[in-house]
Amino acid sequence: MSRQNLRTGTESKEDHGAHGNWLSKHTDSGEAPSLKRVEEITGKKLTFYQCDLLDINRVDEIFSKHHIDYVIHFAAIKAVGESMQFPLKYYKNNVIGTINLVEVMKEHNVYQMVFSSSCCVYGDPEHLPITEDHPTGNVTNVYGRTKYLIEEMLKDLTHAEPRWNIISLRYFNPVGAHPSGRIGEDPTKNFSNLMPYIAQVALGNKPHVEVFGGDYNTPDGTGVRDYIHIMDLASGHVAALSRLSQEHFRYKPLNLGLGRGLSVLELLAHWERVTGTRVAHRMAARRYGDVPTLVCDGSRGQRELSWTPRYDIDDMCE
Ligand SMILES: CC(=O)N[C@H]1[C@@H](OP(=O)(O)OP(=O)(O)OC[C@H]2O[C@@H](n3ccc(=O)[nH]c3=O)[C@H](O)[C@@H]2O)O[C@H](CO)[C@H](O)[C@@H]1O
Repeated sequence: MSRQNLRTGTESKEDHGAHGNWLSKHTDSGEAPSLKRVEEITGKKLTFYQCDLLDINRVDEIFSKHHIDYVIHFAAIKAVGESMQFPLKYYKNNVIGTINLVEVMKEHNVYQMVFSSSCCVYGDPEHLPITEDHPTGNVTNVYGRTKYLIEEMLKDLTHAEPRWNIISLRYFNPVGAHPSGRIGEDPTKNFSNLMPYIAQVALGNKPHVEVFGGDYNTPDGTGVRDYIHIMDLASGHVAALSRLSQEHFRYKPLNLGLGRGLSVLELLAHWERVTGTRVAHRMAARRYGDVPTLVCDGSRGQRELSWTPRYDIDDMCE
């Protein structure tokens, strides 16, 4: 079957297909610089379109010019702290961008999509580990609310128009890099997430890691997260595309995580052991919008996608 996939966003993923069309959304984290690197590393030819999803005419132009069967929609801005300061920026970019994309898809009879959702749609969880049936919407930050709103919108859409076939992948905490070290978050850029921040400290670009909260109800008092290697995340997307081509779900949310919780201090300890670099840290106040623990039950995602994560925390640090 010959098909082209349209992928939106700036997050780089390993290319497992023959050819891919990429639609890049400019975000604060920069342009979409990794595609050339993806081409070099995978040896696959990628056709790359740069496009702002808020520019609906440009999105339409891309769909008019090219035959597209599937969309992987990565485009979003994702800094929790920033989202609390600049909510409109987040609603506009994430929610309106998605509305534009979906409208154009519909006009061009493209009804299959993998959407990058997030574990933050669960808010502060009522039970652990979190299954896909856990209530959503009790979100604690604006970024999370945009993901929740998009999920609700997509769900409504699939109810109204059964032709749609959408898998929402609820990522837990993606970290790590391609084994070459050439695809992944660039620690020299100013990211606010924990792992790239640790890398900046290890590189000597920042003096220490601030541990946001030491008084949570967790074994060592620091926030616990379910970290997943970006290579596993990438293969999860390929598996999701493959499932969309086999079955009509209408709307299916699936967790992508390992189901293993790690605290901030535990992650620091792993990092130091694996990399042999010392990372100074200081305890600091809780970050507004954070929750104590997010750990998934990943069994449904693994079963439904016939997908098995292969990388552990040591690989992620390495
Ligand atoms: C609850 C929530 O919205 N989670 C989303 C958020 O994850 P997180 O906010 O969980 O990711 P993160 O890497 O910013 O934080 C992980 C853990 O490290 C802590 N921390 C972080 C940075 C730092 O300098 N010091 C520190 O202690 C933080 O309090 C948390 O307990 O963003 C991710 C995007 O990459 C995912 O979309 C997650 O779904």
